Amino acid sequence: ELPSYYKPWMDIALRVPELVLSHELRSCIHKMPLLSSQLLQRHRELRLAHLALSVMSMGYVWQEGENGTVQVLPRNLAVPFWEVSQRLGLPPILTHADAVLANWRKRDPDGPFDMQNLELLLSLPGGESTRGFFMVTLLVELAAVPSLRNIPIVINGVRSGDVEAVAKGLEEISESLQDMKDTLKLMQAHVEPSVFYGIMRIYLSGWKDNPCMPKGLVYEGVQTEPMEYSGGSAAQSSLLHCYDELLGVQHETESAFLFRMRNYMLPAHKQLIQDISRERPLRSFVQQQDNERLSQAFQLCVSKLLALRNYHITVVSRFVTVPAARARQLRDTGEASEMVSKAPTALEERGTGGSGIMSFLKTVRDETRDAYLPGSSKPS
Ligand code: HEM
Repeated sequence: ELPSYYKPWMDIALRVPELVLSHELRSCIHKMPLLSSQLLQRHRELRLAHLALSVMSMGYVWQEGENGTVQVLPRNLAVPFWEVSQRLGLPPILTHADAVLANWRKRDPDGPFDMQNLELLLSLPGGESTRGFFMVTLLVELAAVPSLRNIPIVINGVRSGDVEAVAKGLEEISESLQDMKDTLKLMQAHVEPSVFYGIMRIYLSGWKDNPCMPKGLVYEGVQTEPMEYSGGSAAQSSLLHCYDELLGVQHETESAFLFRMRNYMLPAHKQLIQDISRERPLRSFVQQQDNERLSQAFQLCVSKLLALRNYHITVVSRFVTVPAARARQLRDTGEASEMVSKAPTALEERGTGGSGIMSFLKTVRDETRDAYLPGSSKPS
């Protein structure tokens, strides 16, 4: 919880979904006092404040859909949002670090980390599907924990020439990548594609490369010129960036988007990726050793990362491409429901982070395939 001084923020932040639906959020925010961010001290307080301010900002900007956007974020929201963002090293917009990493609590503190025992701190419109979307993404992050723990083991093994340790570390990372993919499958059970497409997506969208906010957004009291920021996306999770650096996956084409997403991560997470990238290349170490188990462990890791990206493309097709085609069809025949007719058309071919979705994801997937060791057999 935040100190009681911040009650005016939390009172609104906790009610964002209902206030957006009743079209009252903007007027509530206009009445909100301008609070100092100085009473926020601990990292956790700053994270919760950033989450609260970002949820309010997304609701404020998108309350009236893509045709009723604003050009200015009012001072009483913009100034503390900017200050808290500066202190955390995050941009002043909803990020993966907010909506997923800092947005959960265990109902029973001694209970497990699972769907039943986890709840969101704050939400956005979309009801159970929004909860499912953030929670499943969090569970994917949790499934990745063993792999993250094994990255330093692999790196130390390369430094000391310990082939066994590197092979074992890579095998553990492969298992964890498999768990991530299996966990991603839960999205289907917990998120309704039409709700994701028609309701939720706009609240994750940003004001960079977005045709309905071509100039960006003025943060009143911060600077007079508008600023542009990309919307929230799991491309801002440090996980796949870490595996790419470890395995030597190189993103030549369209890499600007992925690199830019590193500026939407907590500085310590970005630093971890950079630290991994500065190590002696694992791929050439594996090639030099000419050890069957090691080569196989490396190939397995690449294949699991490839499979995760392939499955993710299927997910994106189910949640974006298919509903987009259906929405177009319904609009053309004049049968569109209110939800479909309000779905943001500016986002049709784009992800919430603003990328041209499928060609981008397929290029990234193909670049993952290029990391396979030549000549060594690939796992089926
Ligand atoms: C309904 C679920 C999901 C949808 C519709 C979705 C959609 C997208 C889209 C459209 C992009 C393109 C970049 C952008 O514009 O933001 C993207 C990128 C990305 N997403 Fe997801 N995503 C989903 C779930 C997840 C989850 C749970 C993860 C967790 C690992 C994830 C990881 C990534 C990564 C790492 C990228 C960057 C591309 C890459 O490195 O392969 N996504 N996603």
